[in-house]
Amino acid sequence: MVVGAAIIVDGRVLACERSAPPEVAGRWEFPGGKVEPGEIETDALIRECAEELGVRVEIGARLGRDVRMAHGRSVLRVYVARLLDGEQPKALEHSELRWLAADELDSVPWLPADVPIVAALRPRLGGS
Ligand SMILES: Nc1nc2c([nH]c(=O)n2[C@H]2C[C@H](O)[C@@H](COP(=O)(O)OP(=O)(O)OP(=O)(O)O)O2)c(=O)[nH]1
Repeated sequence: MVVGAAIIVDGRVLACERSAPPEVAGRWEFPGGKVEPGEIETDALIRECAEELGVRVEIGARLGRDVRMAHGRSVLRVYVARLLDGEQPKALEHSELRWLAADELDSVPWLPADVPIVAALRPRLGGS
């Protein structure tokens, strides 16, 4: 299971550009990663947001559906997340971070598994 966080602030979502590995570098994603054995999904997301962005987050509802990834061995599940007061994400592992409004969601090349989840996100950001 791979979990991702759709961090939303003022109608914009945080999109993150992968720096590695080469096959996916330059593609955009939600911050997150693999759930470790024995870990619960929301704890994995809190850990990954701290590691990748240096921020503390509160995890909310599921967003969109589970998406089976390439080889079919793993599944991507995304949750809405909120930054705790005063937290500012930093690109500790990504090459770039951008806050995207509904009409900017298509301006970056998302990883393929993220596309249906981004579609589910659009109305939540105030887009049609
Ligand atoms: N974090 C994240 N990974 C995604 C998304 N969409 C998507 O296809 N993936 C894929 C890319 C990777 O193959 C896999 C997640 O791997 P990762 O490298 O981020 O996970 P991790 O931090 O636990 O990695 P590692 O410690 O094993 O290196 O899921 C997404 O929105 N967020």
